[in-house]
This record gives sequence, structure tokens and C-alpha cells, in this order.
Amino acid sequence: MSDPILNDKSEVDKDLAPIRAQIDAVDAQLLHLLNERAKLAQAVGHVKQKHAQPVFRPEREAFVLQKIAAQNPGPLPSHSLQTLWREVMSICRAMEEAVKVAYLGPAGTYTEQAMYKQFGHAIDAIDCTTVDDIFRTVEADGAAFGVVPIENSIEGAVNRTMDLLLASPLKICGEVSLAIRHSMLHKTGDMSGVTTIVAHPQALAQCYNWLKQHYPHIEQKPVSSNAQGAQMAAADPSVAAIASDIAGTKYALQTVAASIQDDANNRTRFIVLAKQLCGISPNDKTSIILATPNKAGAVYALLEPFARKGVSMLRFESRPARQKGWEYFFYIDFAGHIDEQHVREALAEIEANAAFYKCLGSYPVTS
Ligand SMILES: O=C(O)C(=O)C[C@]1(C(=O)O)C=C[C@@H](O)C=C1
Repeated sequence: MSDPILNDKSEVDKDLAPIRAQIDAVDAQLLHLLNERAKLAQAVGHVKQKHAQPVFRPEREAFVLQKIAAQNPGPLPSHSLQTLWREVMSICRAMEEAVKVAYLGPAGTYTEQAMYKQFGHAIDAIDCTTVDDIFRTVEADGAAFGVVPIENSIEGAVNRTMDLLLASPLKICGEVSLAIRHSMLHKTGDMSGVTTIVAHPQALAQCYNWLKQHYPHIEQKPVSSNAQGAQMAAADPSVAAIASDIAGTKYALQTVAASIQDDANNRTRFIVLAKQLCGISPNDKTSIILATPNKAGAVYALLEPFARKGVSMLRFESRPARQKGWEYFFYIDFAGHIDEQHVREALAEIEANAAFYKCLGSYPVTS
């Protein structure tokens, strides 16, 4: 008697074979077209080299991604295609030149995730131990770009980044927003012998209620990054770490509990630092730092040109000024690009009246 399972299998194979032949044919076309695209990127690379232009053009990539979503006939979701296209552009870019990007390491941090989200994986990633290190590396041309966290939806601004932006000559040429999902990670998954939970102080704060409810008696120890905590947990079973599942996989840890952050909408925004300025994209924002003379109504008066010229403010943060004479520096993000007429006019008036003015750059908005 013939085996029914084998019979079924050959039936399935018979039905699949013609569809798989079509997939093979489509793959061959994709392969050809992707290589054609890479050759064109190489040609772009030669032109850029001739005119000493930077290889990475965030505004052009923003246009390409917008076009992909606008022209997408489906059924593939646009956001998935955009993820794919970021990698395609990353590989094409690498054919022009290997782009060096400094990030807050070690491997497995959220900053690493943000870097790959922005640049794709075909880059030379350089891991740095502090935000200061990233600024220094890019300033000294050790990397063309740096990715640093700037604000978290629960914890607010990353003060060190804000302070360094004030002093550094670097510009902002991009931003990345990342959903932050923390997991409790342990070498074996058995928490009974754990005496210490380690994580970056922001991660400990973001899981405050969950930790109070589940592990109120275990000591919490802040470390310089969640990935460093994951490394510690991998080496010592008395240590558990709060970090991403990606870090867990990287350091061969078990997930004891996933998504333990107190706020389900926990997001961190990162910025991309560079020496280069960014051209106009389909949807830009600009970041500036201001200080006003210390008198009543000064901030209102200083920002009045924004209202008059129709410029929308997106973010307003203050940092205490250390120098004498000013009380605060104001960090302002607004919609638009410095090369747009109405923005240029508003900024010219603001700069003329400010006690301090610094433009950090215009760059494509990302969700
Ligand atoms: O259009 C360019 O300037 C390119 O270099 C091509 C390309 C792409 O692959 O589409 C690659 C890198 C740039 O960052 C932008 C776009």
C-alpha cells in the first residue's frame, strides 16, 4: 500500500512547483534590477567624487522612501517596503563608499538599533562607550556620522546630548524614532538566585512600577548601557539585566518577561550627527538653540516671528545656562527647512534679537 503522507507530499509538490517556478523567475528579474540599481548608484558615486560631495544624502533617501510608499500598488505594506528599501539604499551606498557611523555601544544597545534603522546594515559601525566619545569621534573624522539619543517619551531630554550640542560644531542631519521594549533577561531564565538587576538608569526608571511589583527585594544597579548589563548577566547568573530582546539574543540570554516598560508607548528619539548639512526633503524640521535677554516677555517677543511667518514649533526644551548673563538656553525644533523662504525670514529676525543663537541643522522628519 502506498504511504498517504508521501502521496500528499508529492501532491503538494506538484501544486507548488509552477508557483515556485514563477517565484524563481521573479527573483531572477529582481536580481538583475537590483544590480542595475547598484551600477547606477556607482555612477552617482563617481559624480559625487568628482564634485567632492558626500555619499550619504538623507534628503534624497527621504524622497526615495516617500516615492516607494506613494507608488506602492500593494499587497505589501508600505512600511515593510520602506524597511527593505533602506537596506537596498544602504547596499547601493556601500558600493559608492563605506560609510562609517559611530554609535553608543556595545553591540545590542537601542542606539545600535536606531543606527541600523537609519543607515541599513551595509555600514562600518564604530562602537563608542559614551555620548561624549561619539561627538569626539565625529568631530575628529573617525566617523562621518554619529547616532545619539536625545529624548525619551517618559524620561524626557538626554541632558548630556543637549549640553554637547551647545558646544559642538557638529550638525544634526537626521533623526530616528524607536519603540523601546524592555525585557527582563537572565542566563538560564531561573530568577531564584538573582541578587542584582542591572540596566541603564533610564531603563530602570522606565520599568519602575513593574520592578516594584515583581522584584521589589532585588537590588537595582545602574550601568552605562543596557547592552553592558546584558554582557554582565551573560557572565554571572546572580545578575539579571533589563535590555532589548536583540541584546538578549546577542548575549545568549533567556527572556524572563517581555515588554516590561511601564508605558506601552515608550519611545526614544535619536539624532544623527555629522559635519555635513542636509538639503530639502519632502518633510523637514529644524533645530536651533536660543537665549534671550533676561527680562519679562522676552521669549514671547523673540519667537513672535514664528507665528507671523507661519512656522510651527514642534518642541521647546530649556537647559540652565552655565555662563553668566543668561538664565536658560532654549532648544527649539520647528517644521520646515532653513532654505525655505519663510523659515529664513523668521530666523533672520530671531537671530538679530537673540542673546545667543545657534542653528543645529535641518533634516527629514521620521515617524
Ligand atoms: O542619489 C544619490 O545621491 C545616491 O547616492 C543613491 C542613493 C540610492 O541608493 O538611492 C544612495 C545613497 C544616498 O544616500 C542617496 C541615494
